[in-house]
Amino acid sequence: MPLEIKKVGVIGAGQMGNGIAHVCALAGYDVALNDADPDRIRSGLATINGNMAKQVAKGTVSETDRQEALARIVAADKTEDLADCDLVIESATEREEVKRKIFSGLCQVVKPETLLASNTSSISITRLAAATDRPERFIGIHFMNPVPLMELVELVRGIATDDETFEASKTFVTRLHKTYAVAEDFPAFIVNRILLPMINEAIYTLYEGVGSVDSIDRAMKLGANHPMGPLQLADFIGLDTCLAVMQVLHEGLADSKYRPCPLLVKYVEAGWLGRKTQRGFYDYRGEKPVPTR
Ligand SMILES: CC(=O)CC(=O)SCCNC(=O)CCNC(=O)[C@H](O)C(C)(C)COP(=O)(O)OP(=O)(O)OC[C@H]1O[C@@H](n2cnc3c(N)ncnc32)[C@H](O)[C@@H]1OP(=O)(O)O
Ligand SMILES: NC(=O)C1=CN([C@@H]2O[C@H](COP(=O)(O)OP(=O)(O)OC[C@H]3O[C@@H](n4cnc5c(N)ncnc54)[C@H](OP(=O)(O)O)[C@@H]3O)[C@@H](O)[C@H]2O)C=CC1
Repeated sequence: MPLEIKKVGVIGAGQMGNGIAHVCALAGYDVALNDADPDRIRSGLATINGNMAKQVAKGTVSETDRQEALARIVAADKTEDLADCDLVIESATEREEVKRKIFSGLCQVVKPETLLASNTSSISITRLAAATDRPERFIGIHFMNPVPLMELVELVRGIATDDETFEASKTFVTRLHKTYAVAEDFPAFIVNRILLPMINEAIYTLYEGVGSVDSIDRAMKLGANHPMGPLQLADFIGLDTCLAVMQVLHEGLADSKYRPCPLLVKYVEAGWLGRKTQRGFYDYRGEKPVPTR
């Protein structure tokens, strides 16, 4: 019998985790939101509340739907609080050892039939699956940022992912009113294999003095019709995540064309991770973002 998903656990209440919880709750799923830091869960819930209020103000979500969706989300302070979930989506920091540890702990508490998924931007689904007791019930469900607004989800099967898990994931994504694209399990899948080298190249363009932050973003917005400039987008994604994806591409494909720009490394070493730390290629601490170079 195909598995029916009623309750979804989300691990990591950062910008992606809160977006995933948001769209799941609006689609009628019960949601348990977990993070290593309970304060993050509270701030994630506050962000969801605010983002749903924006949708109500725009008329894309009714106030009743917002109230009902908010009531479906509970804070899961401990991993044990995810025990009754039918699907758990991990969306913690983009570091393989962090994710492996989360999955091995999670397997101790969830039901044998629970599906496990990762929202990783780049890391091998097959390798993450191998850290669990159920590689056949493990899959990559890769949402795009900002989750409530972006239509695409990449579905990535590991070598062992079975058909039932794949079909249940397709049904799940469709119920979220999103469209999926299937990607093979190679470093950074499809979107980030193409997008992140473009962002890294924009950072090289800055590093080599070809243009300023302002010129590079303006050039790509007005010259290539991108909704955000590549440096603005890098800040939006998070520079730690951008660097982690480039490292996975560089190591996984062993090709120097993926080497992370030293300027990206420097920003991450400074803790200037973009919007989430208020500083990256732009400084967000004032009224308007100001370029930092
Ligand atoms: C790294 C990975 O692994 C994969 C990735 O995700 S890569 C990143 C992929 N994402 C992108 O490339 C995004 C590129 N940017 C865009 O497409 C657009 O700039 C955007 C969709 C983010 C915003 O579009 P925009 O036209 O500039 O509209 P903007 O005015 O900023 O926002 C549209 C509305 O949505 C609202 N909104 C923004 N974020 C929201 C959220 N998380 N939830 C709900 N509403 C939101 C805004 O408040 C705004 O509402 P109002 O019109 O009432 O002000
Ligand atoms: N940013 C983006 O545009 C996209 C990101 N992704 C992927 O989504 C995932 C999350 O990214 P994003 O939301 O941007 O990152 P954030 O930094 O916003 O959030 C990550 C969250 O995970 C928490 N966390 C870290 N370790 C653990 C743990 N052991 N258990 C539970 N929670 C933990 C972090 O807490 P703390 O800060 O306290 O460490 C933080 O709250 C990554 O895999 C990323 O690659 C996918 C698509 C798009």
